[in-house]
Parts: sequence; structure tokens; C-alpha cells
Amino acid sequence: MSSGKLSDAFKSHPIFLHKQQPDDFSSLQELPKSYAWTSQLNEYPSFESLSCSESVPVIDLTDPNVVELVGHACKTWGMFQATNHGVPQKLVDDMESTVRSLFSLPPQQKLKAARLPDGFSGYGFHRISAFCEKLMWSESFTTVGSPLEHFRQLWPQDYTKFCCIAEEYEREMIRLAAKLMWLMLGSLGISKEDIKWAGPRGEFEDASAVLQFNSYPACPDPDRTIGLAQHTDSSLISIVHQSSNASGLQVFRQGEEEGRGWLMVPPVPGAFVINVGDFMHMLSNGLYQNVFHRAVVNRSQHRVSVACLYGPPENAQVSPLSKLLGPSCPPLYPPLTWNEYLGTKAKLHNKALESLRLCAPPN
Ligand SMILES: C=C1C[C@]23C[C@@]1(O)CC[C@H]2[C@@]12CCC[C@@](C)(C(=O)O1)[C@H]2[C@@H]3C(=O)O
Ligand SMILES: O=C(O)CCC(=O)C(=O)O
Ligand SMILES: [Fe+2]
Repeated sequence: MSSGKLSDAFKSHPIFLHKQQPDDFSSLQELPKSYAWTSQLNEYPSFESLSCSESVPVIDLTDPNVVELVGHACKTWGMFQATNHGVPQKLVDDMESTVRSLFSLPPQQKLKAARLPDGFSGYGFHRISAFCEKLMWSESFTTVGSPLEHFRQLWPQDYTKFCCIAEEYEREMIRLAAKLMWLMLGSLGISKEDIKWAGPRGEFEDASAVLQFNSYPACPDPDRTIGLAQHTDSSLISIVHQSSNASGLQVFRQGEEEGRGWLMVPPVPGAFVINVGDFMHMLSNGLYQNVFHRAVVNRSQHRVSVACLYGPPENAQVSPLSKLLGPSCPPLYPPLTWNEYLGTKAKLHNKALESLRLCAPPN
């Protein structure tokens, strides 16, 4: 029950949409009814910006106070933008070009790497689509481990070049994720001995990483549809590169009545957006906020993003850290593997965490 390969996570949770594959967006001059959302979109207002203190923190990872800054951002926002992270800009640019070239392939070519209804990797709609009233104006490609097989189907001639870029990018993401993990955990007073599944050197050697490419084509009627519906990530943390040509990522700000709503997270050149995922929320026993976010689309720009969802090792049972527990802080969640959680998420989507909670979080 607890073990299993990540790539088999959805074997018993296939999704069947009324349309299995995205349209050829470039041929659509008007928004088809199937993409026109009626409720949910405008439940809360959208803000382009609020005051300066009310924007997602941008943190320089070489700042002497980085541990405190990261801890504060994870507690208050569940998100921050990281600069000076050490990932070469050329690699990020090459990754973005690869993603653009993938989504610019003819529809028939992309379908050669289609994700199966019970599959993990490949091209298609986002898994979250199964819970949405309408289709989303986007397409996605997911890969866990080497993308070689799928890339060979997509680009029979030059798949090796693209494969090298994706593999190198994933290695860099894994390196950065381990560093971010220790900044976040360090801020809670957690050290290497406190987490068995961090591995013998405490470098999270066996952690899992999923690469998710997202494409949001220009849309003839952007206000009536959504690129990616509101969700939290199932990961420990996610590292997101968003293309600089258009804003689109929005974070949900709780705030007071009038300040509550969707706030744009503008692309900052050279920065990655870091999301606290559901697993980090569980691990920190609720101290860190898993963040609600979504992506909107626009009329003229094709926006892309690359997310690395970083999670615990495949067979690790993750529980709230014992150092953070006490008589007034009982564990909020039971031990769980990433696979088990993805199964729960596949059934309950945004209600998955709540369904697992053992007791109410303290105020
Ligand atoms: C491991 C995974 C988490 C994820 C579903 C997936 O199999 C691959 C990508 C992830 C993603 C990214 C976009 C939003 C989301 C809800 C989705 O549909 O696919 C998340 C899923 C998640 O974090 O639960
Ligand atoms: O496109 C974006 O900016 C958001 C992507 C995202 O939330 C995800 O891949 O989980
Ligand atoms: Fe996300």
C-alpha cells in the first residue's frame, strides 16, 4: 500500500474527459462554449498589484538573512520568488525554447506522445481538468525520469538535443530544491538528523522530481476562460519558471474582505517562483502554508511555464516532524507516501488535505 512507483500513481485513477485531447488553439478565432466558464472565475476579484508590502516576496538566496526571509515567506504567503539561485540563465532559456518548440509541433505530432487516461507522463490536458466544469485554455506535458521515449516520438530527428537540456534542467532543479528544503526546514529549527528520508548525507538523494511544462496560447476571449484552475501543488515544493513575455500566474491572497482575491505574480527576470506544496504543509504540521494559485490567459501572447514538482522519495512515509509536535501541537496528518497522497488527490482534488486531517489546526 505504501510503496509503488510514482509513474504508477494514477493506474487506479484514470480520468475520462468529454474531450480527451486539447484543440488546435491556433485555429480557434472565437472561444468555443466548451472553454467558456460560467462560475468560479469571478468569485473573487483579480488585482494586478496591491501595495509593495502586499506583493509576493522576492528573496535573494545569497542574502545573509535568507533563512528568516524564507521562513517568513512560507508562513505568510506560501510562495516567494528566488533570485541568485545559481541555475545558469542559458539553461533556463534553452529549457523555455524546448518547451515552446514542443507545444508548437503540429497537433498530430504532439498526440504521438499523448498521456494515457491512467498514465503519468506525456502530452494532454492537466489532470485537474477532471474536476473542472469546463475545459481550460492550456495544454501540458509531464515527465518523470528521462523524457527520452516521449521526446523520440515528438522529434524523431533531434530528440537527443532536447533530452539533454531537460535532463540537465532537472538535475539543476533537484540541486536547488535540496538547498531550498534546508532553508525552509532550517528556519523551523530542523536539522539533517531529524529527517530519515533525507538520506545518509542529508541531501535528499532519493527525492522525486516531476517536470511539468505548461502552455497557454493567446486566447480570443481571455476573460471568459482560465489557463489553469485554482489548485495547490501536491509536492513538498515546486520551482516554477514563467516566461517573461506575459504575466499569468496569480496567487490567492486571504486578506480582509476587500483585499481578498487573486494577485498577479509578475515574472521577475532571472527569478524562480517557489511554491509551498501540500507535503511541506503536512511535514511542517501546518506551519507553512500550501499556496492556492492559478493561471490566467491573455489575448496576444503565448505564455509558457516550466514547473518542477519536488516530492519525497517514492517509498518514504512522511509524517509531521516530531520536533514540531507537543501537547498543544498534535500531529495534524497521518504518515503518507507521495503515491498515496496523489491517489487521494486524484479522488478529492482540493479537498484531499482536509479529508486527511486528524484534528483542527490551532488558530
Ligand atoms: C505529480 C503530479 C502533481 C500534479 C499532477 C502530476 O501528476 C503532474 C503535475 C502536477 C499538476 C501541475 C498542474 C496543476 C495540477 C493540479 C495538475 O493537474 O497537474 C498538479 C498536480 C498536483 O500537484 O496535484
Ligand atoms: O503556469 C504557471 O505559472 C503555473 C503552473 C502551475 O501552477 C503548475 O504547473 O503547477
Ligand atoms: Fe501549480
